[in-house]
Amino acid sequence: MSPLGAPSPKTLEANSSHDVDSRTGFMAPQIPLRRLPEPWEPWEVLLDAAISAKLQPGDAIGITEEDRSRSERWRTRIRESVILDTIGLSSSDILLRRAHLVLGFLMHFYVQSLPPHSPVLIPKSISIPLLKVSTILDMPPVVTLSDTVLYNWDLKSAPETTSSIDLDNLCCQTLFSGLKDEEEFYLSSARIEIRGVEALEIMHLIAIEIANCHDVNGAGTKDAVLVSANYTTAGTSINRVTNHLYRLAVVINDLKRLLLNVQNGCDPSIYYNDVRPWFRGEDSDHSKRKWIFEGLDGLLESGTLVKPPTELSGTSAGQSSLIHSLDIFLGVDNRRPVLGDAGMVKTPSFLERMKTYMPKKHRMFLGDLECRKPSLREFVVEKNEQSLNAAYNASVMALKEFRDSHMIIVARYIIGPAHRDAEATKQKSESLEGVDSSLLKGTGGTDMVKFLKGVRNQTAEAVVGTA
Ligand code: HEM
Repeated sequence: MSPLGAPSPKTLEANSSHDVDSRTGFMAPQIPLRRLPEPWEPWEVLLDAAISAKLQPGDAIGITEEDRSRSERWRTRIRESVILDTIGLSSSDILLRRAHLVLGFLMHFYVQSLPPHSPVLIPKSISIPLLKVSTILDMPPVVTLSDTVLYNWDLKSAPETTSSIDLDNLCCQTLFSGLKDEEEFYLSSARIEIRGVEALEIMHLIAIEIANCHDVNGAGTKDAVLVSANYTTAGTSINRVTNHLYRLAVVINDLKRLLLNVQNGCDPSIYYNDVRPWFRGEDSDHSKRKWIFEGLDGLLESGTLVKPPTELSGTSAGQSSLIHSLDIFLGVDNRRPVLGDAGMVKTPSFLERMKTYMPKKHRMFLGDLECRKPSLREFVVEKNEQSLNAAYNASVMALKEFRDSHMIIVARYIIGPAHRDAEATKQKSESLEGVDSSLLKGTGGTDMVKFLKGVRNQTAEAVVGTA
């Protein structure tokens, strides 16, 4: 701990207590387990069956009778499956992560392939083990970004070097649709997470400088020689922080480029019609159906679960610990709910809520990051040096531009196809207002246009005045 009782700069160092790796960041440090071992093989077999049957979302445009009966046959298999024991999973995070992924995918396949107005009754063979595994991991019983991205990566070919990961050599293990578009969608997040490792390193270096500078200035000595020496150290520290912040802006710009590259392999209408429907959570269900987990009462009565699951939003890159880290580190105040954020009526805000969908140790990382004193922003405001202010603003504006680009992507991948859908279903809408508002909800249940604009504006508000 520093003299002020703040967490040491080590908080930002890649370390195992936070499951943050110096090569892969928040992504699993090694290629995640590709298949559960024998006792749980029946789940893998059911997942293979869903993928190879090319199940369609129940409300897919142009779904045929044959599609419907194929998915009903698969759901019958799920209902008739035995409930497998999860005890052997609990001692290994590696097994638990794969189990969460497999059971989460099975549940989303089950729920989303149902006819649009059928009740959502999740059979015991999935609900009981999923609720148990999720409780151990302290994560919601739904597919999260950790399932689709962090613990779902693989390499196309043996790497030439083990020191870094070639972003073009990444591929995914498990997909709903089996389509390249879905894979590219997950990989755009994966590449951002890995490129973001440099951002984490820079944050760590800045944290060291701030801690040093603070210790030096806090010495409070009256000795003239030492005071001038202190000024020199503080001065060079400010220069180093300035340089690091410009480097951080370059990395954030790269994240933006990687985000926009999603367009190279993921077609917007395929994403909208064939990929996105699988992620929907309870709060983005068009028919507003409640998800009922069979066997839940028994788990509550036995004390295996203390309360019914409440977090059932669909997966969203709003769960990216990297982007949350950048916000926290730069001092973007995005905890205030914004218009369109479901958190306006229920606290906490959407972005706060998304933290509960992150792996527990990543949540702890963010918690520690938040406690840092002085924060970067406090340091910048206190020093009020022109060059430092400009460098800080460059990083903040790079993050704001990342969000501008993200909004362009959302317009192309959701708003555009939603319009085309509305036209196809003869709604004849000319404006966004003409589109069924449930179609313009994020998978996390937000009123996405207002919400994303709000977060983008909050980012821009973090800039400091020039000295
Ligand atoms: C085709 C690509 C993408 C689409 C269509 C998309 C869509 C959305 C939508 C609709 C939201 C609103 C929240 C919700 O889910 O309800 C959202 C939030 C968010 N997305 Fe994406 N997204 C895409 C790719 C990415 C990628 C690659 C990242 C990188 C990490 C990302 C980062 C975020 C973040 C951080 C939020 C929370 C809002 C914010 O902090 O600005 N998204 N996204």
